[in-house]
Amino acid sequence: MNLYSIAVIPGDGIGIEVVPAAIQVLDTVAEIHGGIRFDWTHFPWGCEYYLQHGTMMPQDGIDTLKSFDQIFLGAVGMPGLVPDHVSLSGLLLKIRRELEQTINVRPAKLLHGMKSPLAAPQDFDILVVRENSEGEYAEVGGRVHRNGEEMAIQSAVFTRKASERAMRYAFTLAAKRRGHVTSATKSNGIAYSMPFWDDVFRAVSQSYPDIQTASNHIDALAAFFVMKPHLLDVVVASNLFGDILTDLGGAIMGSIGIAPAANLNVERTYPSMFEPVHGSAPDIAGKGIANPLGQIWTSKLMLDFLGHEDLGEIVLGAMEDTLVDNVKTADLGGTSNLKEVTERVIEHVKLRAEKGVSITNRL
Ligand SMILES: NC(=O)c1ccc[n+]([C@@H]2O[C@H](COP(=O)([O-])OP(=O)(O)OC[C@H]3O[C@@H](n4cnc5c(N)ncnc54)[C@H](O)[C@@H]3O)[C@@H](O)[C@H]2O)c1
Ligand SMILES: O=C(O)C[C@@H](O)C(=O)O
Ligand SMILES: [K+]
Ligand SMILES: [Mn+2]
Repeated sequence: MNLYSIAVIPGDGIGIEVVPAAIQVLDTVAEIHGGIRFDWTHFPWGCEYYLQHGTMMPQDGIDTLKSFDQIFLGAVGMPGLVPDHVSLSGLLLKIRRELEQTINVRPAKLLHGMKSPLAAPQDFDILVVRENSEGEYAEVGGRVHRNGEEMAIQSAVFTRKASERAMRYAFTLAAKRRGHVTSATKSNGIAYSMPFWDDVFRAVSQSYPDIQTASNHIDALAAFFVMKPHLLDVVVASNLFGDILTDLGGAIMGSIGIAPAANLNVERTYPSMFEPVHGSAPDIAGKGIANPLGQIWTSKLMLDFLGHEDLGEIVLGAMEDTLVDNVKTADLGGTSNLKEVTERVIEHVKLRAEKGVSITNRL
């Protein structure tokens, strides 16, 4: 029996609703497999915790997380009660930084049963590799003259090490896919960091002669995502550009409520963190109507990272079966709630497992 100890941080808003749904799916998968088991340890960290304790997580929170195999997170943020920069930097971004989750991989593809809002979508399958440790999110800057003509400075940081790491990861993924990497740049407007990013991209691409490359300015690339996403394979982007492109990726799939993400510590020195692209969605929180598919697809990315790609395929397949059944939440134009969607996914996981894909006793 392979036991995976997972730290669970449901967080805030719909995170508290979608995380248990995905855990049910993972427990079902583990039971069917027979040779693996998940040991879930819940941490009530987030904005409620902040309101009680003045911090988003305890002082030794990061050390606590280090002892787990992986981290499964929902979403963070209660913008009405805690400023977003406080909540995100005290939990989500802190974990990404301190556990060196330097790469954020976010797929966007047209699933069976989904209706893209694009007028004439062709089948697309994009993988965005978002640099996750620096760039525009670097904690460099400050606010001065707070009592007068206040001003703020925020510097972006681009190191060769981190840029190269994200790019190499993108090329490695492309080699296993359709062999194409697109770099998101903005060297026509940003004078130093983006020309540097382009230089690093050119240099890295030399080591991958079989991979085709393109470099697009982020504004044009955003339009590309809408007009011809089927031509994109792997996209590598800085922290902020990758953030924006992946909500767009969710949108062209049909809803940001289905988009998954993996914050990877690629060296596996510390746990990685799996969480959907979407946030805590305060506008629909507490109603039981949030789409659980983003969190469920995220659980597939965790299965993949644990080396259970076959199980991950079953989960994604069961999601598609559910969509084909038209069991959908309101963000997808459906009338089903979170519970109904989750139950249908679980039924399909069981059906797919029965239908022959022999997945028991693989270990
Ligand atoms: N990784 C994270 O934890 C993360 C990511 C993004 C935003 N946030 C935080 O979440 C809060 C809200 O941010 P926001 O409104 O910009 O983004 P959001 O992703 O929470 O919501 C944007 C819109 O998408 C909808 N939506 C999102 N997920 C959905 C789902 N699973 N099912 C159905 N509809 C869904 C919401 O109802 C809302 O209308 C803020 O505090 C923000 O900082 C956290
Ligand atoms: O990284 C961020 O800015 C937080 C959130 O928007 C995300 O995409 O995870
Ligand atoms: K999230
Ligand atoms: Mn985002």
